[in-house]
Formats: sequence, structure tokens, C-alpha cells
Amino acid sequence: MIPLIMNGGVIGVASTLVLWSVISCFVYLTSLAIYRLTLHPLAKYPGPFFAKITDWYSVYQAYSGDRQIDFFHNHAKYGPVFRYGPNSLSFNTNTALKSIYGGKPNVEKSQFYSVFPPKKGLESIHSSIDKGAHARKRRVLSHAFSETAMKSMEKYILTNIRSFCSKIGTQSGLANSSGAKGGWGNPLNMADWCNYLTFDVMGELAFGKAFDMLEHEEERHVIKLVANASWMHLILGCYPMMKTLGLNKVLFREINNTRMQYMAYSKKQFGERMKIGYETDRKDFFYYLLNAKDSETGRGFTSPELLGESNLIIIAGSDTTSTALASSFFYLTHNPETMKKLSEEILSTFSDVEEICHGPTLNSCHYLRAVVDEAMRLSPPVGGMVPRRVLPGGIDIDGHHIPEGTDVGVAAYALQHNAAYHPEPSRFIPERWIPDSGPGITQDSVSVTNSAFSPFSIGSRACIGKPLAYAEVMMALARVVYRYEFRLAPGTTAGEGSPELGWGRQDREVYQLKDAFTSFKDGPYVQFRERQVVA
Ligand code: HEM
Repeated sequence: MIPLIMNGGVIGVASTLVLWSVISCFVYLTSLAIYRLTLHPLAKYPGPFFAKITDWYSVYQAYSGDRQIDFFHNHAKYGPVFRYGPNSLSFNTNTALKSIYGGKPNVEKSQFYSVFPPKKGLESIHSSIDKGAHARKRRVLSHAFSETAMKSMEKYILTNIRSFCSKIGTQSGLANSSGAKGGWGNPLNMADWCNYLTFDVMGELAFGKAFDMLEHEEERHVIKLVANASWMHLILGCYPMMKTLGLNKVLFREINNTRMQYMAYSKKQFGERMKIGYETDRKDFFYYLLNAKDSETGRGFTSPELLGESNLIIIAGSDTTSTALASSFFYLTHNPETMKKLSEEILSTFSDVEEICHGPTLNSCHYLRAVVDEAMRLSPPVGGMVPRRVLPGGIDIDGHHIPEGTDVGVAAYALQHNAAYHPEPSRFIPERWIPDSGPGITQDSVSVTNSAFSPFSIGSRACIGKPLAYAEVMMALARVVYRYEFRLAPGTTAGEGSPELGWGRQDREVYQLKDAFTSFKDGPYVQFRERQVVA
């Protein structure tokens, strides 16, 4: 060393050190890869080569937006179980769905969720990994999602749905609700308009005021912030170490910056809602969250917990619901026969648009519900993986004993396109949800369809907003169908894709979403005209 310093100086020492570091790194990584391919407990499972040796495979898929399609492809190639990361297995059966998510499985949420909170202490119901902490949050939040709460919040939802329906008329260039006889209006991009509606509803429920996106452009930029926040969470979740090392700030700078902007924005909205506090007769989410107490411990939410929840609710409740609504428009405009049947059901059930509200009459519209379910089957708003980590003692899934520490899951997109449960999986067939509505469709076949359907996930960590989402989508869709006829704008193809292809590539059958944990979407472009039967 001394001669080196004397002859080559400090530079010589430094380059020797660098050389040794590179060699050590190379040896370490090669040994790790060989271990993961040979002696690792999951070595016997098939999967893409790079997925077996590194989580960067998942990071790449998450960044590409085609991750849900990748699960679909890999199951087609490798069968019902494959290794999507060194420690991770994806399953594609209805039995695995039950074993991993239903009942009381020996799993908890994986470390994937550790990256979701902006900082420690701001874990939401969704990002809480610890089962006890989650159970408490769920008990408190259940007050805000009770049927009574839903009833008191319905008026805020309906105000925005009315405005959505009117906006469709004015933006299409139709004169007014009773004018413009017969003509088709200007095409509207329904991905955008459904977003405006559901964001306004969630703003109203979570922050005490709509974002006013249906009416004005100012706040519409928030949609991108929310989408990027979700996308950043997905990318980071695939390799949580990236957040610890701060690599996201370098590798995904723009997405990361917009995520931070969303966090700042939601904190500001939260502050404004906190100023109103209890002193209001508004019975929105916040009202219930401020008042609710855990039935077991008597404790309500602290201020940071409230911030964590309101922050989550916008992401969880707006983009997902708008995807379900936009995809319903996509499939209806691509399947005129279905549109006809749905119109008949709505027009024969209601005699005034104001009769369309949450309750038994709307729930009796089975075809409407089947349309929404079939749209969510083909284009699940959360289509990728919601991973769970196996706890000590392991878990048995489809005859495989899976060891502690493994991440396991079922990707909704792959399961819901699995031909073993959904004959002609790429075709939009709402009848498959209604017994005796077509050849071979029986109570049993409908049960099978249901058993492999999980857009809201299932079990104790399933979506708590499911009833709210159905109510919002069904009310909005039924009201639009009642007031308007609509069709795909001629010559437009936005949103078209297929399960065999990726985002942006063309095939007419499936509404193609970009997987960002929730989803990016575009189209369909739809033209409306006033329904002549409505006075
Ligand atoms: C069509 C619309 C919706 C879909 C497809 C959907 C889907 C999902 C899914 C798949 C999960 C589980 C995620 C995971 O395990 O990581 C979930 C959880 C959740 N969703 Fe939804 N969601 C929708 C609407 C809503 C709405 C409207 C709200 C609230 C206003 C909401 C609030 C939540 C919350 C709080 C959780 C976490 C529940 C827990 O961990 O206990 N969602 N959702």
C-alpha cells in the first residue's frame, strides 16, 4: 500500500478500493442470484428469469403500467402459480383467493404497504400492516360507512350526479334538458367526466366541499396528482428499500414530485375541514370520523390519523369509482344490444329521473348491476396485485405449503380473465351474472363467476367503500341512461385494447387500463342526445 501511495498517490488507492468494491458487489449479487435460483425455498416455482432473481423486475412492470397484463400473460405461460419476485408468488384460482384473503388467513399485509404513508404515524386503515391496529381503525371507520351514514351522505352524492347529468347536456352542446331534439352532441371523453364527478363527490364527503371539477378547470390538475401518488406507491411498494435509500427521488423524480404535491394539497384541504370541526350540520365522512369512537377501546382518531384517512379516501374512492363508471360507458357504447336492454330496464322501472336514488328500487335493477359487475370484471379498477405476507407457521394454498415471509396474492385482472371461471373471458356478457338469462347460465354458473370476482378484494381487508361505490356508479349510470341516448363517437378508438396486448395497442374488445395500483384511463369518446320519451 505504501509504495502505491508513493508512486500512484491517493488516486491509486481510491481506484483499488473502487475495483474491490465492484468485485465484491459482483460476487455478492451473483451468489445471491444463484441462491435464489437454486437453494431458495421458492426455487421450484416457475416464473420469468429476472423476476426470480430481483424485485427490479416488478419495479419495471409497475413503471410500465402493464403490470396487470403481465400477471395475465405469466399465468397463461406458467400455470396457476408463478414466482413474480424472489420472495413472491402469484396465484390464479378462486380457491387461492379464498385461502389468501378470505376468513382468517395466516397472513398480514406485505411490506409493499409500508411505503404508502407520507411519514411514520400517518398510516391509514389501508396502509396499516399490524392486524390489531388495522382492526381498531376499521371499527372506527365503519361508522362513516354505515347505512345511516350513507343515507345522510346521499344528498351530497346526488347533487353532484345531477350536475354531471346537466354538464353532459351542456358540454355536448345540447340546448337544455328538453331542447335540441334529435341531434347527437359533441363527443365527450368519459374518462375525464367520470373523474370530475367522482372527485367532486369525494371532495364533498372527505373535505366538506366539492373540488368543483365538473364546473371549473382550476382544480382538475389534482386528478394527475392523485394518479401519480398511487403510481409512486405501486412502484415503491414493489421494492420498499428504494424509499429508504431515497432512490425514488432520483429515478422517478417527476412522479415522486407530484406525489409530494398531492400530500401537501390534501394536508391543506384537511386543515380547512378541521377548522369547521364538529360545528356543522354537514354529515360527511369527516363528521363521522371526528365523532366515532372505537367500541372496544373508546378511543377515536387522533389528528394525524384523521389526516392519514382523509388523504387515503380521495385516492381510494375517486379514481376507482370513476374507472368503474367510465368502463361501463365503454362497454355499453361498444355493445348496442346491452345498451338497449339496460335502457328498457331503467325506463320501465322509473317514471321520473328523481326517483333514481339509493335503495331497493335501484337495487332491483339486476341488469344494471350486471353491467357494472361485468365492466369491473373485464377492467378491474385495482387490477394488479394486493400482496399479503405469510406469517410464522406458513399457509397452505392449493396444496402448496408456503413458508413464512413469502408474499402471496391473486391479481384481479388475471383471475377475472381466467377462462376456467369466465367462459369467453374477453367478451362483455352481463347475462353471465343473472341465472337463467341465457343458454348454460344457471345458479351454479353464476356462483362460479362470483367466486372468481374480486374487484374490491375480499375478507377483513376488503374495500370498506364498496356499498358507496355501487350506489354512486348505479345512480349516475341509471340517471344518464334515463335522460340520454348515447353512442361511441364515430371514428374514435380511445380506451380500446385487449388482454393479449398492452396499454395503447388496439383491439376493440376490452377497455384497457394502465395499472398504477389504481388505474390510468382514456376514453371512450361518447356522443349523447336527449331521450325523446322524457318530457
Ligand atoms: C369501484 C370502486 C372501488 C374499487 C374497485 C375499490 C377497490 C378496493 C380494493 C381492491 C381494496 C383492497 C386494497 C388492498 O388490499 O390493498 C380497497 C380497499 C379500500 N377501499 Fe376501495 N374501492 C372502490 C371504492 C372505494 C370508495 C368509494 C371508498 C371510500 C370512499 C373506498 C375506500 C377504501 C378503503 C378505506 C380501503 C381500505 C380498507 C381496509 O384496509 O380495511 N373504496 N378498495
